[in-house]
Amino acid sequence: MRLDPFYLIVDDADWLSRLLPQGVKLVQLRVKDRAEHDLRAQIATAREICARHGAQLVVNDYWRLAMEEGCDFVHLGQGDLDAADIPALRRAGVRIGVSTHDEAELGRAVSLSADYVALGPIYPTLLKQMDFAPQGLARVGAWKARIGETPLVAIGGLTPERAIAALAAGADSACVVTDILRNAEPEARAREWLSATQPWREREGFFEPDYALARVCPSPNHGARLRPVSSLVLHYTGMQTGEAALALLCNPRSEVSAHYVVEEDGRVLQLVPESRRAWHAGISYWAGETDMNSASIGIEVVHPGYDDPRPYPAAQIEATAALAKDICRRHAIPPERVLAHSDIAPGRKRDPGEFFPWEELARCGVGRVVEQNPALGATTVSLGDAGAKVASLQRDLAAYGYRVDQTGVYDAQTVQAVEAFQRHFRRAQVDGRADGETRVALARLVATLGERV
Ligand SMILES: Cc1ncc(COP(=O)(O)OP(=O)(O)O)c(N)n1
Ligand SMILES: Cc1ncsc1CCOP(=O)(O)O
Repeated sequence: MRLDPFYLIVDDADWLSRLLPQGVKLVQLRVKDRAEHDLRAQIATAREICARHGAQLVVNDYWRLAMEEGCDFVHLGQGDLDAADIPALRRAGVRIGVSTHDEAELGRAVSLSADYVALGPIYPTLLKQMDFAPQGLARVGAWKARIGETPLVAIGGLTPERAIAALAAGADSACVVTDILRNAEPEARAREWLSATQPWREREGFFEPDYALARVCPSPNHGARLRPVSSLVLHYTGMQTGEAALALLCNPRSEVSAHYVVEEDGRVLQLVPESRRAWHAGISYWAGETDMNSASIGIEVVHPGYDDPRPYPAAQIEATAALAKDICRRHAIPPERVLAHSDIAPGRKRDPGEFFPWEELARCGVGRVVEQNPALGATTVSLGDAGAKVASLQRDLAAYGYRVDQTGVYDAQTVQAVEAFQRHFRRAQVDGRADGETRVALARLVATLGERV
């Protein structure tokens, strides 16, 4: 059985004549504290409106009334399960969705052969006091791995942005109350939900992941690749949350994307097939190539960015290294072509930042680092200087791949290239001034070109 990826809960059947015309196809009637005749009327009304709009109705709690009113799907919490006559529901062909919050409840739902399993609250919810802490997205994937083909519903604190993240984490349907019913414009918000969940409805843009550990979260933002893959480019997302970054990268209006997103907890999502050109590099250059989108694979590492240079979590770096290693192996990308976004767009981009732990990737055989020696060479060349040292610096920068015109004068372009180089390879001081340590580090790297780690 497949569920629609957008699952709306309403607290009164009156909502249905407003929200079903927007295109909602899966709805739960969750009415609390009413007299039986009122409940029966609510269920009958909901059933009639849903039938008219071709929507699936699920009745919460009142399994007996639901059966009597000819409904075919109920939702039961763990307490409801104690009282419900499951064999009678099964005999009547009524499907059963079950709430779960922990392993024991999941075990119970599985042993009942629930028709779907709901996990919540994924995020903090305002709807009701919960005895369980937010479950988080990693648990969504763990639950899905446990229940296999049985549909998984994620619920609690969801918004369209978070719904994308929950579906990308492994949920089959994202369920919501507050974000729609308490919205100033519920109809418009329901349409936003429909549009955010559309790829999961039609499986539009889905593909086989190129990396076995990635889960697909398709972005429409890609085009034809015009060059063979020769580089790997690392970015940070520069946004407060992974959910916000994912929503942006999957939004056709943003016209940005990347092949992969690595979440803070180490989950890997693939947005664009590697055979396609993702839109991550922007105006950029490396070693004579100006179409870096065509010539590279892009990984976005979830991180708030330069203004909040907190350490990248270990699980995230471990996952990034494993992904990068797999990509480099499959595309024969040499270590010197594992690049920072800042390398290919100096002056314009600073990601993934001098706080990115390149040495941990290098320990896994990904990319290059160069030994640091602060005692080396006293002479610093900087903006405005000219002469042999500047010419040699510019030659080395260009030989390594940076865009630097051979002017012999330490100009603004040279400052930006040196700054980019330092950001990646000499992180202790990123100032665009080529001190001895910077120049020796660069020369050492140039000497390694073509070597394999
Ligand atoms: C899809 C979905 N998931 C969870 C719930 C919560 O059900 P329950 O635990 O029975 O709590 P109440 O909704 O009755 O407060 C749900 N209704 N739907
Ligand atoms: C009923 C329920 N069960 C787990 S979370 C939740 C509330 C979800 O609602 P909201 O979308 O308002 O957070």
